[in-house]
Amino acid sequence: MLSGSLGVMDGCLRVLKLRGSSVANKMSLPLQEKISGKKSLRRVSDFLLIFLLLSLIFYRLLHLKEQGPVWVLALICETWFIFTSLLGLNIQWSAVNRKTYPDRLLERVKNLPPVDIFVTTADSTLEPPIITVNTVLSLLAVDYPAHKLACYVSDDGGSPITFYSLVEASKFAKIWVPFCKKYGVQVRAPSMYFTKKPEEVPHGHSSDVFMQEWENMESHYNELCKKIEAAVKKSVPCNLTNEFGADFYDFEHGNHPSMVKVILENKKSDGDEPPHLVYVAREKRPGQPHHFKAGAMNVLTRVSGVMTNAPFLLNVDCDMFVNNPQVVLHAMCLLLGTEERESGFVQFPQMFYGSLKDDPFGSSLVVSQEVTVRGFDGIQGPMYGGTGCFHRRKIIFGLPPDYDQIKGTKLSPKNGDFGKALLQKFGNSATLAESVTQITTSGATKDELHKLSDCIDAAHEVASCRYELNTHWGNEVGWVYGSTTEDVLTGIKIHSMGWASAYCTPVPPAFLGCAPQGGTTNLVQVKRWATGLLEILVGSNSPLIATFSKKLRFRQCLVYLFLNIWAVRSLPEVCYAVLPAYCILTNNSLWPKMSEPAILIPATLFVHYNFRTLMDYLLLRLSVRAWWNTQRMEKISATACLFSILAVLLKLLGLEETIFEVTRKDQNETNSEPVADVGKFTFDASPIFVPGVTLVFLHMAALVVGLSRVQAMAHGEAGPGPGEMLCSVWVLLYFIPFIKGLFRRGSYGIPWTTIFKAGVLAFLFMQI
Ligand SMILES: O=c1ccn([C@@H]2O[C@H](COP(=O)(O)OP(=O)(O)O[C@H]3O[C@H](CO)[C@@H](O)[C@H](O)[C@H]3O)[C@@H](O)[C@H]2O)c(=O)[nH]1
Ligand SMILES: [Mn+2]
Repeated sequence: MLSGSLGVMDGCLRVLKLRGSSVANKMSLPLQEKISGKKSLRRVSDFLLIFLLLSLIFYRLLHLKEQGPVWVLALICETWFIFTSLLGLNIQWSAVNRKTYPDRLLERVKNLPPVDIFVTTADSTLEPPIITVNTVLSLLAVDYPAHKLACYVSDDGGSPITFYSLVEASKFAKIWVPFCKKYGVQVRAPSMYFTKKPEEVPHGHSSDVFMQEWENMESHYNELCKKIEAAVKKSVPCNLTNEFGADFYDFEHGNHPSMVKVILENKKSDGDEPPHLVYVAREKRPGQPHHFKAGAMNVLTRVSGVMTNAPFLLNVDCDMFVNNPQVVLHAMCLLLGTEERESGFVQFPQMFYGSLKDDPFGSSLVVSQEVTVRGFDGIQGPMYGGTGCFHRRKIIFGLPPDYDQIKGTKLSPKNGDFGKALLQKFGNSATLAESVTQITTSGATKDELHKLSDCIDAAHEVASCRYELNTHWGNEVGWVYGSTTEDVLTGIKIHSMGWASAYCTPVPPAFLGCAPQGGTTNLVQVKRWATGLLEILVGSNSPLIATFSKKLRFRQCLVYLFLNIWAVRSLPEVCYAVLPAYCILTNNSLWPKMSEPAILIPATLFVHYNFRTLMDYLLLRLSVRAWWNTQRMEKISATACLFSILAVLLKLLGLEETIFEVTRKDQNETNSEPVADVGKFTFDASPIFVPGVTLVFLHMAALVVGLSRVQAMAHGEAGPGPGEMLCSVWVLLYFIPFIKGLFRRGSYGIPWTTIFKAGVLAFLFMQI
């Protein structure tokens, strides 16, 4: 089936090469364009920052003898800041923007390739089924031939409620999908669509008919919500006992057989029918490693491999609904409209809905993605971000870009030794081996006529927890194991094979998800990310190794280095934040005296750094508050990332494995918290807050001591002066949520135990 579209693909490429031709007809227009996004002003500002840091270091070196150990520490931190600024400069240097043209694609490619869609969910309490259902509905309704799509939902929680919700949703999908396509609905997650009455009647439709259908649809959706809510409350879905319940009877948390259920099967006759929908709960047994999300993705790759085996894979987290129905077309513009090796995978940005005003927890990631990921795209492409990403199945199966020139990479089960190698690599399923061969040799997909129900046995086999034993799954094949940021790790592996990736940023944004809100959730997430990234740096897939031994481009290695040292950066940052307090408490100075002209160096640095980060926000039309909140959250996160270093050390010593703690996804509409509290920082007894509180205590003590020295300062005596005092106040400003937490109770207050631990630490520090 695919050979047709592959033919067209070649056609597209040929057409692309004709771009220079003077007969610029419609067919020769490119499907995508790469436009330089370099910003001269930003470069100047980067250089200025580095110049200022260098001057400061130079000044410190000149006065190191008089000042002693504090200046040595400051010097080390500042050298590190130069290093990270240079890494940042590398990222910015060749930033690009891309444009994609779905209309041209539709004109040109008549036989679009199939896509298998993966949705992962792991816990029906932290990830309410209604959220997953909305994501799935939005995916089933995208603007793409429905018979070319298959949606697989992996449920790591093995929850009957999630399954029941999907079955109910599939009934709704049968009317929802045709409705969306008929009226060209923009946002196809019903929870979003029905938040307000339609403002206008879609072009070419009668207002009465539309409104009637709209209301009918809304009432069906409300019905669906009620059913799911009731099931969640009862915790055992009502209809389940008769229809499907039997399957869940022997389901115990973390100990159950695999389950693969075809919920919807597209008969490929009627254009309005929704795509295939398959529920997958992989087998779980105590004592068997299941590798968190990476394990789930590998099971999905295999299950879909034996069922539909599409050459392209899209994966999203359960909360990431489709916000732009043309998303698959946009991705295809890059996948089919560039040289294959330039678009190994296509990543969309992670964006969020229902964000709180001014982003109090700095979790919207808007600036970091706008500024950094566009930079990656100019080197070897964006990192794989775990959601909103299209992969080529053959790459997930482990093929390098130049695979047909490498003798022996073409695998075939009928081919003696190769056959054996194939089974060893991909496991003992003959059906899967066949699918792998199809993908790696002809690129063709499964026979159009075969029924999904015929593949259930093969699907169960590949979803069992012992299937991967002694195979290459988790390293050479599939999603890579060994890090809680399996996404970045897998992306590094792909880039190391020599593939590049592309960043796709259509308007409106392709996917929207839930940003964690609250404080505790944010810090736990950041800690997990920083831990996973550091695990990669010290692991066997480290970019540092891959740039020498594999095909990771050197500048891309530096890009990854910038990401992977996230946790390590917390050391100099926290150290630098302690220094002003330390200097005040010990009567040392951190900066040149106020009367010296050299004071201008750190002063300009301070102003420049803040101005420059602020500009990033203002240029993207974000508020000053959003800038401040994100700055603040970065500094608070640094104290939490200290635990990432600890976690990786414990792992290296073989004392403790790192784990993937699932992020809670809140439903904004049904948020039980009173509105006034939204945006307030939450705390719990986790040690993650101890370093932050200690820092607050130290600076408070320092300010008290400092104020008693005001007279000495006024006389310009040696020791700390207004500069150190200002820095101390500035650090406290960053930690205002913590200061408030000291005076609040309940989930908005810092627990006594944490206050006590931090108090002891601060006291010990002052004694030393
Ligand atoms: O054992 C597990 C744990 C998690 N998940 C799923 O993984 C996804 C991401 O988990 P989440 O708790 O939302 O983590 P985030 O930190 O928000 O996720 C970001 O970071 C992860 C790790 O880097 C990536 O995998 C995600 O795609 C990316 O959105 C969710 O769909 C989960 O259901 C599983 O399927 N099995
Ligand atoms: Mn998430």
